[in-house]
Amino acid sequence: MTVLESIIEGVREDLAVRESAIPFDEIKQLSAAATPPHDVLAALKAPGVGVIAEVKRRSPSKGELAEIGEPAELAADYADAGARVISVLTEGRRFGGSLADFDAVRARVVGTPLLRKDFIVSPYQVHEARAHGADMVLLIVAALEQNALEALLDRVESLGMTALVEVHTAEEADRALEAGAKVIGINARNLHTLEVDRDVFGRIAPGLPQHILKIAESGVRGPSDLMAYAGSGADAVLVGEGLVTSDNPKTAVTQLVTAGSHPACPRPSR
Ligand SMILES: O=P(O)(O)OC[C@@H](O)[C@@H](O)c1c[nH]c2ccccc12
Repeated sequence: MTVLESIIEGVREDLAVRESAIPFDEIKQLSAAATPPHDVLAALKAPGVGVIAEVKRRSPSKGELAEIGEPAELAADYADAGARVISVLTEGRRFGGSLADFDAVRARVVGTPLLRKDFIVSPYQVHEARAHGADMVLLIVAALEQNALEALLDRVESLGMTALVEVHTAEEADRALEAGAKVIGINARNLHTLEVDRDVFGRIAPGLPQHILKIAESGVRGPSDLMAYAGSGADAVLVGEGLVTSDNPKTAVTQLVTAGSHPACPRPSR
């Protein structure tokens, strides 16, 4: 079993527990009653290369990354520093996240879109994300059959949210396009082996249509990595570890945002 498969096995077990507490019809109603989602596409299309800042407690490759006492405080710092979107990991077993973390962040950060970062395999999780106030949901192509990917993408959009469709290979990028993705995240990390290859973005992004928003995920250590991704056509970078392990996450975001809005920073014209 690969890392991805074993994570998904745990995700399904935890999901079954939540589904027995709150049945599908109920979560569906809660999702319909939630505050309407932010316009994530508009946020990502603003000038400059954007920063998606992640609340990430641990990772399967490195274990504990940071002691995050108050995820809401960290997220408020991210928002103040100009993050376009804030990503909150809600997977518990490997990433130490939770919907409670997500709720805490949502209660504190109202003006910035939130991404629910999890291993979404069921429509239930999409409604759950919306019920908790998510604006964006991660869909990992490697974790989904094509028909499931398409059905989940439609559901995300029918609830007014935006899907971040994650790929790691050109074949997965083709599947994302085929499914109708508008925002494609190219993850430098292979979820089967956990290895990071920062060149993956530069190999895949140039082959994507211009109108697709392209997010470079993982392995961003600072402004020079952002600049390199920008040079290969990134509209935004998604950063976790580099922020939570920094002495001052707020300053770290500010430095990335500043680099992404510098006139010398290459950025796609659309
Ligand atoms: O911590 P990093 O290397 O900056 O990476 C952030 C983000 O890309 C990473 O957390 C991630 C990308 N895709 C995922 C899918 C599930 C869980 C986590 C992820």
